[in-house]
Amino acid sequence: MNLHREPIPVAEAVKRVLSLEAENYIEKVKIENSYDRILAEDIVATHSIPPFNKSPYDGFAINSESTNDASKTSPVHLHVIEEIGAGHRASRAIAPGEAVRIMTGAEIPEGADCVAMFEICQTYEAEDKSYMTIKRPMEKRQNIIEQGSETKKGTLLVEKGTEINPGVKALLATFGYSNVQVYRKPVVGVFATGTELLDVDQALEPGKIRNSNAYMVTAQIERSGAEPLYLGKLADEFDRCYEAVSEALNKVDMLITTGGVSVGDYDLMPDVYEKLGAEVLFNKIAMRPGSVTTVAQVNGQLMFGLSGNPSACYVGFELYVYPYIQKSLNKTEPYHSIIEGILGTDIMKPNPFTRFIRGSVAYEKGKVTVHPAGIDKSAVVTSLAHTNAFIILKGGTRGYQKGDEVQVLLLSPNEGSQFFQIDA
Ligand SMILES: Nc1nc2c(c(=O)[nH]1)N[C@H]1C(S)=C(S)[C@@H](COP(=O)(O)OP(=O)(O)OC[C@H]3O[C@@H](n4cnc5c(N)ncnc54)[C@H](O)[C@@H]3O)O[C@H]1N2
Ligand code: MOO
Repeated sequence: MNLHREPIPVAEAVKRVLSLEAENYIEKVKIENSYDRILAEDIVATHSIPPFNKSPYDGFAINSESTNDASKTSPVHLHVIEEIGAGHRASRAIAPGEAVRIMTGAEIPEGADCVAMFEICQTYEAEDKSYMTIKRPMEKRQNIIEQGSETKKGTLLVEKGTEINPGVKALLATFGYSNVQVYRKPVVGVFATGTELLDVDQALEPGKIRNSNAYMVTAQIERSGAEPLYLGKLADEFDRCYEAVSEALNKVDMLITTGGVSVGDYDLMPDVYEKLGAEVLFNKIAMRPGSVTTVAQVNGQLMFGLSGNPSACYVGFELYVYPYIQKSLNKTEPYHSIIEGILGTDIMKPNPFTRFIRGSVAYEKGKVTVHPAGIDKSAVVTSLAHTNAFIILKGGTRGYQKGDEVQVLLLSPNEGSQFFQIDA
């Protein structure tokens, strides 16, 4: 085995991964099942909103001209000819001297050009007829939501490549998209390698540990919008690993293995790639943790060899697998967002390579503040439960102090419970 590996910069590694084509298949899903899927078609207004002039209030639809002379001392009296709720239409146009009792959302009757809210009107009955009075003039178009004022038929509202959030779903419903075209979720296979691995329901044995990476990575795959396919554990036996990996490639769009990518005697993945005839895009990155993350491709299909160390595995996934999944989904923005934040704790160790510290980001006293989520070591699992961001410390730096400005990679904005606290 060649022990020397030349580290490449993180940006170069990401570029190499994303330079590979990712196939995007399209499927139709029912609107009910469309949440968080990625649109494979543009959403265009199939009609104007609102489709008709409508009332924003409960009140009286009237013609403003009939109120021209209204005043406190001389209110105008109008004959209320009918009542319409939302979903109903007036039976005829209103004539001068007439009003229609109208509810929020109902169509403005012909002949009316404004709505007087109930609060400014009085009503009375006389000779079996209903009347309303108003003590002030109304303006033309006052309190009317005009047809097409929100959007016009044919307007492009949401572009393909956008994630379907609750608001997009509301638009699908508004415009009658009972089915919508989305990109198929890529299937991402996962093997956890290592003879030391026990299943979650097995009792601990000397020298062994439970397999946490498989559960963590399948959740990361789901969070990224893809479909995980857990294929099981593989002991460190070359023939078995080679067979399992080559079979799995027929079942998945891309394959993740965890463990066995370093230079140890039982690190078998480099030999597996070689026997498969795969091209190794890189096997060493100038970063911590996850420096041994290896990516190889065979016939355009990607194999991500993530580290066995849980923190390194986690970071390797988010930096290299996540954007490739987004690319496979044709998402317009494949990367995690990176923002500026304030370091909440001293981190004094030197950084020979770029360091991605598992962090917890929160809004503190009006500032985006980040703290390490736990022990900053590649082999650590406990900090990951509190991780919602990575603190990026640049390579070639000697240490950072509390209050320093740092880059923060956001993993999932929803996870920062304090992040969206509202002072109101
Ligand atoms: N001589 C060298 N040794 C090591 C180097 C090096 O450059 N030279 N790199 C170190 C770095 S950095 C890392 S990171 C690890 C990476 O090792 P591997 O990715 O090959 O992973 P393994 O050796 O298989 O396992 C590492 C560690 O993680 C535990 N593990 C493995 N799988 C799981 C799992 N599914 N769930 C939980 N924990 C898992 C495993 O038991 C090991 O303790 O190599 C360093 N060594
Ligand atoms: O891959 Mo190792 O985590 O760089 O420490």
